[in-house]
Amino acid sequence: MAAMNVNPKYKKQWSKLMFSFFDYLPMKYEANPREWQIRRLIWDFKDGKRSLQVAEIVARKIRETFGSMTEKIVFCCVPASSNEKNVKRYKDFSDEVCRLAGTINAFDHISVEGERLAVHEYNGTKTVKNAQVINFEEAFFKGTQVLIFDDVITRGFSYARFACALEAFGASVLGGFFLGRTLLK
Ligand SMILES: O=P(O)(O)OC[C@H]1O[C@@H](O)[C@H](O)[C@@H]1O
Repeated sequence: MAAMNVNPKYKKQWSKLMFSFFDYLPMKYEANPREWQIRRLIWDFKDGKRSLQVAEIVARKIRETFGSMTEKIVFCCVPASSNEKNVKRYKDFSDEVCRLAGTINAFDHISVEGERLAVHEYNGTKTVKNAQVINFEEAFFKGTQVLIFDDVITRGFSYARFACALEAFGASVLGGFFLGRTLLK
């Protein structure tokens, strides 16, 4: 998916199942009415709206893909950038996907700590940026089979980083579902 010189562990994640429901056209491109509908769906979803509508299509696809194995799968969303956004975007959504599909809900086993300040150094220059801290309940994930969900995938790094973090706790990542895949023309 992304450039050549990357962590082989990330490449391993990208070689697994990755499914996106819609193509997302960034704002720098002119969109037709259908592409606008998809943009609005993704923006609404990010704002915590239309989560039940999206949960239906995601749950259906999970059952189609995994069949009788579905009930052993832990469904886990890549957290949004702050706890507030994460709850708004994913709490009801995860509940509904798991209620409809029968997957195990990881939502309450991950927490996001407020956007902390972190110092980054590059070429001798220091910059201060917001960094997200994700806390995993390690014992919950050990030995599980996880399906990851994220609202958008662009270059795939957020997904791969998150998948590797879960596997470091003894989970096995089956793959990822994404509401939108950014089209890079
Ligand atoms: O890491 P890549 O795939 O480039 O970007 C995807 C991230 O960018 C955000 O919009 C999404 O919520 C996702 O977490």
